[in-house]
Amino acid sequence: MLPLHNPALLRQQALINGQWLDADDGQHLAVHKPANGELIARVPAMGQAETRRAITAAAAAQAQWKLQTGKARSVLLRRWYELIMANQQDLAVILTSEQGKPLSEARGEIAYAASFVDWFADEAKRGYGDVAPSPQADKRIVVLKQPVGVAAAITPWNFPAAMITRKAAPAFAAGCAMVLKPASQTPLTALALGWLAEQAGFPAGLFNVLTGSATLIGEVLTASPLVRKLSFTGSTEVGRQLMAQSAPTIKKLSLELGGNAPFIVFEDADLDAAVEGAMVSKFRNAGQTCVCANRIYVQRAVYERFAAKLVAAVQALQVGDGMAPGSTQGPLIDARAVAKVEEHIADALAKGGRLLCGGQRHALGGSFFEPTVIADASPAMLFAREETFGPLAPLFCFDDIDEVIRAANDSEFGLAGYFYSRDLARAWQVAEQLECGMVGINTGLISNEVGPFGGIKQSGLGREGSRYGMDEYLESKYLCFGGL
Ligand SMILES: NC(=O)C1=CN([C@@H]2O[C@H](COP(=O)(O)OP(=O)(O)OC[C@H]3O[C@@H](n4cnc5c(N)ncnc54)[C@H](OP(=O)(O)O)[C@@H]3O)[C@@H](O)[C@H]2O)C=CC1
Ligand SMILES: O=C(O)[C@H](O)CS(=O)(=O)O
Repeated sequence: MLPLHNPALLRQQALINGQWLDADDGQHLAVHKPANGELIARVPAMGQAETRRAITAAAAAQAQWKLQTGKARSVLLRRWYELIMANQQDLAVILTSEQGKPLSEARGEIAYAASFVDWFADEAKRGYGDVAPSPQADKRIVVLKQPVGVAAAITPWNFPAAMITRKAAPAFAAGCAMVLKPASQTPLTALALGWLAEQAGFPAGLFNVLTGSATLIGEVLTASPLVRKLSFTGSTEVGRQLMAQSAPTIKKLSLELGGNAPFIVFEDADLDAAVEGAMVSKFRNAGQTCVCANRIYVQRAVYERFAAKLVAAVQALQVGDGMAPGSTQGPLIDARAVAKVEEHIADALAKGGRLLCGGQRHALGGSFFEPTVIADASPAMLFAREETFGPLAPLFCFDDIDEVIRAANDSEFGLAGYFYSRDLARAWQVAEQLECGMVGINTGLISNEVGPFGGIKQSGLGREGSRYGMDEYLESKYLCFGGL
């Protein structure tokens, strides 16, 4: 059992139309702790019939929910926010147990997740339309904002709380209902959030949480004409597939996909600040973050000094069970994640990389891995093109600004980018030329509820959070009044 103050938060059934249900065939999925493989819970392995019932329930709930005023929706969202924060510790324990991140990071993620609910509780009251100056005297031009309808969401294991509320909160604020399929490795946080939404007074069917086969559930969600919106966070490969599956019904899409963030340190940077930024960007969630620094470029004059400072900071990280006091690096999500980090390290060393620290599985065993720094990185190495999604920091050396911008932009991804410099002209030049959706300037942490989160190129479509986040769940209807 998990050490919860409120054991009711540990849900082992799925939520459809306000009912907590087992799978029709009684099958289950097991949920294990990445830290030690221990069985935590079992959740239903739901399939296509259950998914169809969830969509029907969402459509019925949305028909009523869209009639609520923005202010009424705001009240319920605020209650949900307050319940999430009141249960922050229990939610963090559940999150750390199923995902692995240190408890301090999990508490931070719960607060981050709640911040989207708080933000969209306010935005719910601001679904402004337009009145445009008519080009003809006898006409009036009005634009209404209306909810898109039933929204489906498919979310990843790396942020089991924030990736859900970053979709659900704007959807509910806009007047939509949602059918959510969380990652099979981390379903418990999603189910707990569903239970808290119920406690907040959400109408039955407004928020449905399905656990089970991604393929089976995904097929029904993408094929159903009742589902007018799909929001996905995960790999570019799956995002591409879901985009294709959604094409026959022309769904509105939000895709938050893979990244390959460059992190650039110019010779005029505050090196201590740059090391601090690199640590938070690279090693948050043990590097299992789509916006983490995947390639670190350091200007030649400061390369060795920066490398030495970074290694000292990396060696101070405490690898351990996320529930153990003082742990600052948890396990990776699974053996596949470990294999990818090992593949990138072996490839780099075989191509001339210089290991500065780490480099192998941690003595704790399982999916624990030593935080690693490799110097003398080159474009020929796998991590120059692929997202490592693990605690590996490759250091590339560069000489001039044009060279590093070309290198940074040499990727099919364009989610986030970072750089450290105290030169204002250079800051504007680099910020404007980096090909990505988000840029951190003298900071390695850009994620919050106010900034529009999203990428370009093959990192996705749309923006989440911010004043733009609700637009993903709204349609603009143009009214043309004539004969006036
Ligand atoms: N941009 C981002 O924020 C993220 C990017 N990634 C990238 O993706 C890589 C793999 O991570 P992973 O979690 O496996 O990401 P996936 O893209 O495989 O999974 C993300 C979500 O999509 C679901 N899913 C997978 N396949 C299908 C399908 N055919 N139809 C419908 N849903 C599907 C998964 O369900 P299930 O769990 O049941 O398989 C999960 O809920 C990482 O190494 C990283 O590069 C991963 C997470 C977040
Ligand atoms: O999927 C992710 O990695 C998250 O979007 C990262 S963040 O929002 O927590 O920065």
